[in-house]
Amino acid sequence: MKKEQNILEAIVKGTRERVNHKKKNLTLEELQDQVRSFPAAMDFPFEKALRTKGLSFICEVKKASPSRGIISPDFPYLKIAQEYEQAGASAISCLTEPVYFQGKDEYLREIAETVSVPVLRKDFVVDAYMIWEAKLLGASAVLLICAILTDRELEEWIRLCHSLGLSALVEVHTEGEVLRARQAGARIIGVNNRDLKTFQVDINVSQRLKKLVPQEIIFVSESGIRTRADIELLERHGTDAVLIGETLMCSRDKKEQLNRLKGK
Ligand SMILES: O=C(O)c1ccccc1NCC(=O)[C@H](O)[C@H](O)COP(=O)(O)O
Repeated sequence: MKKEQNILEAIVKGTRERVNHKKKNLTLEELQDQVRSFPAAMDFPFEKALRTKGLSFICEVKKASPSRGIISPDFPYLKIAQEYEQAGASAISCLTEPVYFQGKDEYLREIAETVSVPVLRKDFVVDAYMIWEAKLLGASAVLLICAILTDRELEEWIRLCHSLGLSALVEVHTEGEVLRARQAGARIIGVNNRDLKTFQVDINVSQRLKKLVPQEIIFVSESGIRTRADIELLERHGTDAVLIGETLMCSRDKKEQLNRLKGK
């Protein structure tokens, strides 16, 4: 457990160092000027896509993960994103963390330019700089993880996201974090069924925490969703959207897998 706990700490530490390095090439002020220089969509397409009737599917494009190692050695990320869109994904989640997930900012930029569904920047946001960057890359939403942020950061960064027309998917794993997310003004709460410290996956965590999330907040269940039975369980408990990575990434025919999960 100690070693795994260090991975989350190491991801956060590495991300902070990377952002500080990036700021030397492009300062926050310069980044903000770039964002402000083009007309920005302010209609929250990610939120809209998740509010449609029925369960929405957020399909994840990821090359590797700490728990699984390399998932897709050749990683045709644009083809995968297009397949997801054609298969009826409501949104796409793109990992940009470069070390443990082997993600890249370019993957996000190119995917957002290629597909017409909204794209979530899935990373470990530890600095407002990363939110401005997400906007510049063409993301429609950003992941904010309660476990690595203070109450003040959560509140300020949700507000910053909304001011930029970005949705914030606020990720929680415990009762206390649901309350913090609500307090901070989250409009979308995602329960990560994976404990980021132990990597244990249990979709009953979503079922348990859903009771604490009021109807008007969009409820997303993330991680470890593998079967039609998982989907049916989550639907019975009022889930609005599911975020699925590995199950789709490991399927040769992603459309067939998504249809199976949808019960088609
Ligand atoms: O997936 C991991 O090993 C992991 C480890 C530490 C922090 C985050 C991690 N994953 C990020 C995610 O939350 C998932 O990519 C996402 O929810 C999809 O999960 P899955 O469907 O199980 O691939």
